[in-house]
Amino acid sequence: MEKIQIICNPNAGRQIIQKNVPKLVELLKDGKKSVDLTYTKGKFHAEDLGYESCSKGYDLIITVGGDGTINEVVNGMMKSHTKSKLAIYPAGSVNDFGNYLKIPKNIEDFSKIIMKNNSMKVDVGASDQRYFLNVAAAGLLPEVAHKVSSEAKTVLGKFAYYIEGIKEFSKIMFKPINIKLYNDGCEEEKEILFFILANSPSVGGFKYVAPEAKVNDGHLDLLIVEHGDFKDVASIFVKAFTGSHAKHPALKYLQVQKFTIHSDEAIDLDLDGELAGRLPASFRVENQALDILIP
Ligand SMILES: Nc1ncnc2c1ncn2[C@@H]1O[C@H](COP(=O)(O)OP(=O)(O)OP(=O)(O)O)[C@@H](O)[C@H]1O
Repeated sequence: MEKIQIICNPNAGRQIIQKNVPKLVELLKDGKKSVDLTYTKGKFHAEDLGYESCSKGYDLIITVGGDGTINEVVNGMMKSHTKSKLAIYPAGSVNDFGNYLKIPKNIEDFSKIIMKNNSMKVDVGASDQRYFLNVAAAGLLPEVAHKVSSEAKTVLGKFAYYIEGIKEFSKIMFKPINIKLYNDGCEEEKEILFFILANSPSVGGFKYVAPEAKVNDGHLDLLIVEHGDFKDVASIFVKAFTGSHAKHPALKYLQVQKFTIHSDEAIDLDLDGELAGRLPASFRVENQALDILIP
């Protein structure tokens, strides 16, 4: 009998997709599967559930939520020695990894993915303290994202990022961060606006932020936006809609396995859209460390 644990964040996104979950349980119970459903109660609960589910020998863990819920479950799974497979049912305000994998929101179509049990091994990013599945970032962009109230995000979905972003931009735009970068044995000191370290191409609702990124290549794609003027940043944003920004002169684009960043200022670190401490931080990639169901 295959054992499935569904970990559902009832508060993620607009709380609409979650209404499908009892039906998902029914669709999956076919006599050969046992399905348990647990709703998360608050911060880090999904992480504990992810850890426990692996320890208890569940074959598959399905997350229902956004990138924050996935991040917690992945942290729990990575910290456990026994590995279950992961499936993502996107129900958050931003679902970058689920969108990248083209996971359907229709419940019947999603249940077919579980029945077929097709999987691929994907890389997982690691910082000093925590794992991330999709992105680590610090600087201007994450600061904007964290200033968006969760009420605004519930009503407006990902557009809230951009609306709130415009307001915040005028206040904090172009405040550069002095950083020291260590990559591949080289040390460099520079002023940047922000960096993004991406596993998949899709970040913050933009499909092609890291157009060269592959989730199973043993590398993370590092984008550093250097301190430039408004024209530069605006043109990077516009080009990012289509993925044609990678060669912009104000942008440094590298593929890395390890990367360390220091700053003298207290700069917040964002992992998969959640606040996760402050710089300095070191990052590495764990190659194909997680088995994930795909369409
Ligand atoms: N029952 C709960 N009530 C409130 N928050 C919860 C609950 N369960 C989990 N959380 C927290 O919700 C946060 C956001 O989750 P997630 O990113 O999956 O959804 P989202 O709606 O896309 O997020 P955000 O509110 O950041 O836009 C996570 O940090 C998680 O710890």
